[in-house]
Amino acid sequence: MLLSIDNVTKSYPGSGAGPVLRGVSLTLGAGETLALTGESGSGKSTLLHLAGALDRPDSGRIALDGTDYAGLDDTGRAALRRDRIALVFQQFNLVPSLTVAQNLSLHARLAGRHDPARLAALTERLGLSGLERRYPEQLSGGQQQRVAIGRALAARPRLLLADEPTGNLDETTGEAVLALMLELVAETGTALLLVTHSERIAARLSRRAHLSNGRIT
Ligand SMILES: Nc1ncnc2c1ncn2[C@@H]1O[C@H](COP(=O)(O)OP(=O)(O)OP(=O)(O)O)[C@@H](O)[C@H]1O
Repeated sequence: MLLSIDNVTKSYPGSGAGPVLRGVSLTLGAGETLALTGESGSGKSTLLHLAGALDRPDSGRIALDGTDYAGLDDTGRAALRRDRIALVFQQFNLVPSLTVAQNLSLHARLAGRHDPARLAALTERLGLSGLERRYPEQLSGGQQQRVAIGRALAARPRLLLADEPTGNLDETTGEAVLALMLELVAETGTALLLVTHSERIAARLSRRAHLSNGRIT
């Protein structure tokens, strides 16, 4: 099992509300794609952040490739994120002062896995050839998100976490970006955990889980 989430609980102290997650268990195998749905506020982003080692659960266990997050200090967690996990958000989160080519290679360089030939092939597949010297602000939303996906996958992560990755795109553009992302994760054997409000998008992935009242239903 690649990602293993076991009986995880999470509350936000001081929020006045009860726990957001009340014993969530979920597993994801290598190369599997799973859509996480649920009403607004049901805890989807919270669970994604925990899976990405961006936040810690109150209780329960999360492990990636057998590495228990609880056993990692901040440096260990940063290394895990750098080496094995990639994130794509609704906001494209590109570095505005870097060109498309520099954005694309950024995470692979940080992970020590920059491969110019592979990046050139990925750039072509993403339909970004000829745009390498542009800056993010000179791209359409769909192009920016394709850069974010390329940047994520160029680093060869084991797990891609995507939070409403097509949420800022019109339907046609979003559909094209999603199709490309699914093709690329299938080719590279990357596991995908994708948060979405859309039934239509969820149906495109191999598995789905629904969050309700702090539990997977
Ligand atoms: N940093 C935080 N501090 C306090 N409460 C928070 C924090 N982050 C999230 N919450 C609360 O936790 C609950 C779950 O939020 P979360 O963002 O995980 O939901 P979601 O299912 O992703 O929602 P949406 O679909 O609207 O993005 C919400 O009630 C939210 O207000």
